[in-house]
Amino acid sequence: MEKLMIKGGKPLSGEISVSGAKNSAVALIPATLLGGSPTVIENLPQISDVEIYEEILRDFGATVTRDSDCLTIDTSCVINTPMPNGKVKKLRASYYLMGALLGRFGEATVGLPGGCNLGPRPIDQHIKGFEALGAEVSHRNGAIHLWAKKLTGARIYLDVVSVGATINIMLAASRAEGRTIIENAAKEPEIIDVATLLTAMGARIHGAGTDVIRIVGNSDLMGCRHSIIPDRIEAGTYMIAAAATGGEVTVTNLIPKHMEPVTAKLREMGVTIDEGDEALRVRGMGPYQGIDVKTLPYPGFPTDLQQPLTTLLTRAEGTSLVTDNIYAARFKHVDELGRMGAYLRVEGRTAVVEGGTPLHGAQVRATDLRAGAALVIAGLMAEGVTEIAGVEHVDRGYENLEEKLRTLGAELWREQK
Ligand SMILES: CC(=O)N[C@H]1[C@@H](OP(=O)(O)OP(=O)(O)OC[C@H]2O[C@@H](n3ccc(=O)[nH]c3=O)[C@H](O)[C@@H]2O)O[C@H](CO)[C@@H](O)[C@@H]1O
Ligand SMILES: C=C(OP(=O)(O)O)C(=O)O
Repeated sequence: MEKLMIKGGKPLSGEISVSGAKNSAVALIPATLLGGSPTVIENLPQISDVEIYEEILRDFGATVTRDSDCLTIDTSCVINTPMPNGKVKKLRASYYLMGALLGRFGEATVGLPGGCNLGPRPIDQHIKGFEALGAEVSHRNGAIHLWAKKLTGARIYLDVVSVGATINIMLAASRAEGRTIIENAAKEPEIIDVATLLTAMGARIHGAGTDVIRIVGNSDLMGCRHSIIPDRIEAGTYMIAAAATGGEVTVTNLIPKHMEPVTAKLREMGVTIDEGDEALRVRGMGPYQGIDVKTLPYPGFPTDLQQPLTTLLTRAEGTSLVTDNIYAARFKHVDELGRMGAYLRVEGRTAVVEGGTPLHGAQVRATDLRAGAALVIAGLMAEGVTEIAGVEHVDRGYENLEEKLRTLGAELWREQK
């Protein structure tokens, strides 16, 4: 088994550049299925979720060529193959195949998605949207089958603010006849990124980034060239790591506006953050104050940084309360942090962190992607060596993690154990 080994206790220092956003990349790649000519996607992160998606598109018959961080995808010859099992179960974002194939072919058979195990992750709002556009939806042996004679624009109110449902409906609606209105839409930057691509392909989309999105479909979408926005979760992870190790790090190639919820909470703790055009310099001398944090849809504090932030709070003075309003069960990192000397417990959907406890190296397991990020930060803070199992979860979302952290002076390596 491969383990990530970290010899901690050193402040991080230097400059680190953020890669393209995972949650955009895994929507943009299936979106290319909607176009009749090649699409070029730039600033693509080299992470396992993206690699799996490249393979899935090849399995459909697409020509996919990678040149460094640039991917050219020609989907003109794809065949609509049912995908009830296999690779689609390895990642969450395989659900975007439903919207993309429904838009392109009027039919899709896609297995229920995988991704981080954060408790129940239903897709009822995606289905509600597809049905409103005219699709018939049935369950077949663990897969969802969608079929539509014709997709017609509709007004769809989402009962839950959902990133996945908003994007999936945008994908299908981009090829539907007439106008679709999504109300109570999610407002994440990745939604604007996908809307930008679909607009460049020929759909008309207004309001992405607000909670009402209007889409006028076009049955004749064409390929285009698109560069992915920076990964605000990767950026936030490195900002938190800088503060957690008492270091001084400039995180570059980010959009400071996207980082505001994170910057605000770090400043509230006592971390110094200076803003540049496309960079943030984080100086974390401490002492830090404990804070209360509640995760919310964007522009609230992101659930994907809840776990890394919890690690940092083990360093803060007093008690901190971390409430996850998106995923009530996203606390599998808590017991692992306990093994490293942290003093914290879960009450309902809140982690109660009693701060000021130094961490020490231990053998721990990453159960999901951001639990892994939380443990990497803990390993960087801890005295001694930390061994992290389950490192494949981390590889889903962080490009060149070790290399990037090494440039900041961290000591970490992989071992087969
Ligand atoms: C690939 C990707 O982009 N993943 C992100 C996406 O996941 P994902 O798209 O799965 O998350 P959603 O925004 O859909 O989920 C938000 C909340 O709505 C609920 N819900 C969602 C859909 C639905 O049909 N019914 C329903 O009840 C979910 O259980 C959750 O409690 O947004 C999450 C919330 O920011 C992030 O943590 C994930 O990193
Ligand atoms: C939960 C996450 O990813 P996914 O939705 O792909 O499982 C994440 O990126 O933190």
